[in-house]
Amino acid sequence: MLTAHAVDDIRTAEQALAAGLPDGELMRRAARGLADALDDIPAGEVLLALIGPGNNGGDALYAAVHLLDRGVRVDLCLLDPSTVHADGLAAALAAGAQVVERPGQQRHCLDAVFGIGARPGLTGRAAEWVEWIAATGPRTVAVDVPSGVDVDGATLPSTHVTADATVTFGTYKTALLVGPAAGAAGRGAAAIPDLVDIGLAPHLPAPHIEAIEASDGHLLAEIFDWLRAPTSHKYSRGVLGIAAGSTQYAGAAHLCVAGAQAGMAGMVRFVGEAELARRVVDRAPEVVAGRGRVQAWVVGPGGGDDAAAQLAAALDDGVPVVVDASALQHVPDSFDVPALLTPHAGELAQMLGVQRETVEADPLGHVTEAARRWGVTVLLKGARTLIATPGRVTRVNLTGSPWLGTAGSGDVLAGLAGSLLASGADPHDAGSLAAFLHGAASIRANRGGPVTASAVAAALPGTVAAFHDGHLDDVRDWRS
Ligand SMILES: NC(=O)C1=CN([C@@H]2O[C@H](COP(=O)(O)OP(=O)(O)OC[C@H]3O[C@@H](n4cnc5c(N)ncnc54)[C@H](OP(=O)(O)O)[C@@H]3O)[C@@H](O)[C@H]2O)[C@@H](O)CC1
Ligand SMILES: Nc1ncnc2c1ncn2[C@@H]1O[C@H](COP(=O)(O)OP(=O)(O)O)[C@@H](O)[C@H]1O
Repeated sequence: MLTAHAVDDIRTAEQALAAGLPDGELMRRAARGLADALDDIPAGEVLLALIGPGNNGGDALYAAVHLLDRGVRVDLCLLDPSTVHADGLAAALAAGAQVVERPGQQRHCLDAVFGIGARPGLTGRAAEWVEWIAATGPRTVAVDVPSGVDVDGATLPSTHVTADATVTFGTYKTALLVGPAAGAAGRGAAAIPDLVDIGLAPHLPAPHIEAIEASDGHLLAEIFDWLRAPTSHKYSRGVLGIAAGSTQYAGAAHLCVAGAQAGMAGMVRFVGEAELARRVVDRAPEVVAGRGRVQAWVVGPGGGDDAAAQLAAALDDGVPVVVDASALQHVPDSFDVPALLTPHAGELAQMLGVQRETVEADPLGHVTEAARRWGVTVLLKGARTLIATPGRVTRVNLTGSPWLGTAGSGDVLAGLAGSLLASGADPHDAGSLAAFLHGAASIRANRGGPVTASAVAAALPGTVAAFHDGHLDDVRDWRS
């Protein structure tokens, strides 16, 4: 699991670690790691370091000493000479750095204006530097976090640095993983920042955010007991009931079933209008049409006018339920069964009575509020899907790419999540594992290019196997 911590927790851990170390050792470690991460800047090139008033600037000044040592030239722009890290500045100047009044033609830039001490947003000189970066396009590496972002809330104020890459220390920060702020931390292969180990881990409490990684396949055997039992059968694996599709959205039924069949459940039941049920069974003969005993329900993908009645019937069954798409408009005020709600930003906005843009500007805040309001798990779909449950660490999904934003892709996700729920996962694990596998399958189906929802579903069984076996390649979102 990859983890991000809250700023206050990082500061407390940093103090505990520093107490056992010689003065300045933490900053030395950070600076060394930062300089190592910048080793692709050739000797002779000029790096402009934008230096703020705190320790973030200090890290960059000491890193500059290493860079100067190996022949990189370093220009320094100081936000305020009277508050700069004095010892760091003296060391950088002694090693050959020069202070310049304003940015110029430099092709490499180090953003060390603010780190975790930042208040969101930039003004004055720092805002002018952001304009310079946007206008001249130097390769920009942010130190710890891109300056100006909201570090714990992961929102993006209007003025902030957008970096090509970020080098962070000790642990991830929420803004580096969660959108929209994460979009300012790096691009392409650098979309997930480099993490420099400074020895902080033993001092860190529970994380603020976590993300499933390719190496977390052990979770499957930990969550699904039957995976360890050679005597398991279809009923011990669990039966999923699906109430999805309508005359208008018949495909949603097929896609939801396809997602479910790639999951963990031993059997899928389909409940719907007779002609649709016949077509579902024609395409997927393993599916059993009609009501019967199930261990979980998926209600809503491509649903029609009967979504409210189908949701009420599923809730009456007393088993866990995935509530998707049209059924989201009919959620009760509170749930008596474990539930996983799977809205996209537009649907969550409607549920909360706000504008879609409001949710998109602060997805973490809104998914947290919805999970609290309904007392269940809410999975907010998007570029960095979030899964929030009261009392659990919120998860963010790092797999997939914008190609996954394709019609019907959410139907596959709902089916898969339901299948995991029916098979014994709680809604938090079911939602986060489904989002992980769904994104990973889209990459495996066609890395870097278009995918259909059907192709994602077709790639899921192999993805589940590779994840379980620990052979999953890197399936993170490497957007350019
Ligand atoms: N934690 C760790 O384990 C380690 C941390 N390390 C490094 O330390 C960094 C944190 O350093 P830091 O605490 O000195 O905070 P930093 O962000 O440099 O500056 C805060 C100053 O900026 C000011 N200010 C803030 N926002 C502003 C704004 N929008 N506009 C204007 N001013 C603003 C703020 O003013 P104030 O809010 O107090 O008024 C304060 O004066 C961390 O990110 C990492 O790089 C490593 O060295 C080793 C291990
Ligand atoms: N930019 C993106 N990057 C990664 N995944 C995305 C992106 N945009 C959308 N997705 C994913 O694609 C799926 C779309 O689901 P949804 O909006 O319900 O589509 P539909 O209603 O057509 O099935 C979700 O899993 C979402 O997280």
